[in-house]
Amino acid sequence: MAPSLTLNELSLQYGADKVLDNINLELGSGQIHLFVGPNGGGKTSLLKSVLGLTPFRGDIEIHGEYRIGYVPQKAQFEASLPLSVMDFMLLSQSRRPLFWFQHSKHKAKAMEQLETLGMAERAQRRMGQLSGGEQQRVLFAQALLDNPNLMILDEPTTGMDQQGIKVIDELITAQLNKGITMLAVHHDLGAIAKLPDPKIHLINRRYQGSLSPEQLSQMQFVHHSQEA
Ligand SMILES: Nc1ncnc2c1ncn2[C@@H]1O[C@H](COP(=O)(O)OP(=O)(O)OP(=O)(O)O)[C@@H](O)[C@H]1O
Repeated sequence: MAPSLTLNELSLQYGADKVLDNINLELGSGQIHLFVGPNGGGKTSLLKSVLGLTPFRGDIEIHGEYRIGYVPQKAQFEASLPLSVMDFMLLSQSRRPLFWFQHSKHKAKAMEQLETLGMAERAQRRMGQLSGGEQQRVLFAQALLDNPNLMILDEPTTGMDQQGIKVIDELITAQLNKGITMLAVHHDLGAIAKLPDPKIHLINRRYQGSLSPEQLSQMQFVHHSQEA
């Protein structure tokens, strides 16, 4: 069973700036939990707290065994960085040195995920030479490698073309159909409306309540896609 999470009095402050203020939330297993709200409202900070990437106060409990797959908001790879797409995929599969892992089994697994994301032909390209949308696809492929049961997605379709958005949205639905738990920041109302039973949590420093997709569509900060 995929993990559930409990946020207990989660607070986070950068200097004097209180970004998250006493958030209490139960996040059920096998569901997609979407965090929505205005820019600067603390959505990314909440995801980073769950990932242990930023210090916070309060407790975050993850119940059950979990394997996390994380797709960050945006990646930046220098064009000159001598790191190929395949290197990047293999690197994130293990903490051991890269050269130990030029093993065909690992490569085949990495290639399979790249294929799922339509990136197999780009495997030998440098990460920094890919477009932003292509980098997002590779990051998503990498997040799927260890068969995660908790995925954390921070605006996974940012900078993508329509085809890329479709691929990612279909993968998100496929993962949910497998029963995994997802936490996501996602702005596209059209995509959200198609998700199976999305739990939508409004965050603006404080927890402001849950919304239905219809209620969300009334909010000022929402991006309406053509399909919405
Ligand atoms: N490392 C940091 N140091 C200082 N301030 C930060 C840091 N990270 C974020 N902030 C500030 O914290 C606030 C919340 O940022 P956060 O990225 O969590 O918001 P968000 O809801 O994800 O915003 P957006 O919708 O624009 O992505 C912002 O005012 C931001 O400037």
